[in-house]
Amino acid sequence: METSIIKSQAYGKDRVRVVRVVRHADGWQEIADYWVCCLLSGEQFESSYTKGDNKLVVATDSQKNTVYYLAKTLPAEKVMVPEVFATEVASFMVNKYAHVTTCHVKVTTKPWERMKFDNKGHPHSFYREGKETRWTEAFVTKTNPPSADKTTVLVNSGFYDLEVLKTTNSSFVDFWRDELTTLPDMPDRILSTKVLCQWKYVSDNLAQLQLQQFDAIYAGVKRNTLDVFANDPRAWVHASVQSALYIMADRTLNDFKSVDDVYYALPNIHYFPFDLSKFGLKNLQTDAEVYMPIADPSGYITATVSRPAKGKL
Ligand SMILES: O=c1[nH]c(=O)c2[nH]c(=O)[nH]c2[nH]1
Repeated sequence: METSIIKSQAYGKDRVRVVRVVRHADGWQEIADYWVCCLLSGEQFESSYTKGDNKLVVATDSQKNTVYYLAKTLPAEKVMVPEVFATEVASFMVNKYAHVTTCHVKVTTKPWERMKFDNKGHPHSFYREGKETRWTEAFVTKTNPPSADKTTVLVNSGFYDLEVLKTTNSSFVDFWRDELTTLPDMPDRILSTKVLCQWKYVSDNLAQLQLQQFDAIYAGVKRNTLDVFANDPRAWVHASVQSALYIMADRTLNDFKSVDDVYYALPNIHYFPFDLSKFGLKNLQTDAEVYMPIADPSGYITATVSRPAKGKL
């Protein structure tokens, strides 16, 4: 007879592939292309793990069906923004099933960019650029006692695999030196990273949370990331990845009051000048033109940045 206890549980369907097309009367069309993960949890599911009792188990197959059902029946604007769709699916589950306490829905998308010809967007043709992936996850939790408009909603949003590189205006000098240090001061270097960024919204009111301009905030965080990377002299010319990370996050916290905190993970993908002195060629420091990219290891710089007093919606 088993005596162990369940410390946490969540079950559902992962990687549900769903595409929704919106067709406007004038021929203009939109597309959303998602991978959805939907996970249910609640105390009453414990017996399905510990006693083999399936009576309350909403089949993962039914959860998958619900994702397609909601993609069709919700108003288009509630499907096309990943954060809104995630919160809709999660709150639908929590409201429909009394024994579901929390629903965690993750939506991942590789955005389709609209094709442009002569600076005009094509009505129904799209392309994909780069490897960048946008994702969001919503946790909707019942309040006690349950009430339709009073739920706790936590939304994390972010993107990863945004690859960037600059060929100058990056340095790393004046760092700690001891007997284990071999790295020389680097007054100028190639800098490359694959940005992972995520940020958080918290609210106890779903309708209010859904009013956020999620697409504009996503675009704004990306713009801040690229702008600081390319242009902010404090971040790069005189300091480090750490300093750039902080300036990027600070800009986003200033621009978007509903964002609670910002996390970055920035690998420092090294490109070292190749020593060609054996061939009588100068290729180090200010002569560097030919580099050897190093696949592994990379630096890995992370931080979560927030306001001194936590901002709420
Ligand atoms: O921006 C950097 N931060 C570091 O902490 C570090 N360490 C290192 O070897 N190179 C770099 N670059």
